[in-house]
Amino acid sequence: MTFCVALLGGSFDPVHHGHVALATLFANLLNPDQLRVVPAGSPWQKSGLKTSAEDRMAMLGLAFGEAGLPVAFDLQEVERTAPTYTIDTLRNVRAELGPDASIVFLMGADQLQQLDSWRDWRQLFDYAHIGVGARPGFDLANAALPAAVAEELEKRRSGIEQLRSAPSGKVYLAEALAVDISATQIRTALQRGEMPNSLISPVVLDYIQQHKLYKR
Ligand SMILES: Nc1ncnc2c1ncn2[C@@H]1O[C@H](COP(=O)(O)OP(=O)(O)OP(=O)(O)O)[C@@H](O)[C@H]1O
Ligand SMILES: O=C(O)c1ccc[n+]([C@@H]2O[C@H](COP(=O)([O-])O)[C@@H](O)[C@H]2O)c1
Repeated sequence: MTFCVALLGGSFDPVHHGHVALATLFANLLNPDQLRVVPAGSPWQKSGLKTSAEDRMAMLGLAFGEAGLPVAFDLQEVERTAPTYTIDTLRNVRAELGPDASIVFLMGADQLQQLDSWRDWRQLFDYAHIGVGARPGFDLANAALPAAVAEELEKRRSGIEQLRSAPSGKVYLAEALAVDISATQIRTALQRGEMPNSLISPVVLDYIQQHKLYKR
């Protein structure tokens, strides 16, 4: 069977149960040879990350370790000095794995809704598939998407087995995911001195407290 890598890119500032649920869902659906987490370096659509790459990676290691989900880290984005674009990351992963590997880039519905704002977004499909997890508050129906994204989806929407058997170009929508958690919500709670116990793993919360993160 084709070698398959699932990639989860993100700011993870901090990692939370929504990220772990998205990765777990696709790990179960795809049974990939590798689940790879790509922490963002300087995500150009965000105004600035609150914690260092080292802290974010330490929290990722704790959260995925606790979930019993083995992940590999891909550090290319944190090592880039310029703003980071997924198209560059996918080009590198494709060059590393060769033309036949199945590469599946995972994202939540919020990112699908604005995919047409990403750098060279149509070219993403030349290098990878996209696996989308639903997210409360973001509608995956065609009508709720920008017309160009809906059009691509129409052409590319596939069953999960097609993502395993082809190298790139398909989209799979996992509509059953419904985890109403965001990193913004967690940062806001922490700034208010609240403990977001139900949103984040206890080991990550311990790490945040020990390192006095997200105080302001
Ligand atoms: N609750 C969730 N359900 C499904 N996907 C999610 C969820 N939270 C984040 N994701 C996805 O995980 C990836 C990384 O997300 P990110 O690190 O930006 O988290 P976030 O909670 O969206 O952060 P922020 O609130 O800071 O914008 C993105 O593709 C995002 O859509
Ligand atoms: O390449 C782009 O233009 C682009 C625009 C927005 C988001 N992304 C990627 O999408 C992933 C999730 O982003 P975020 O901001 O939700 O953490 C992360 O890997 C980002 O690099 C990529």
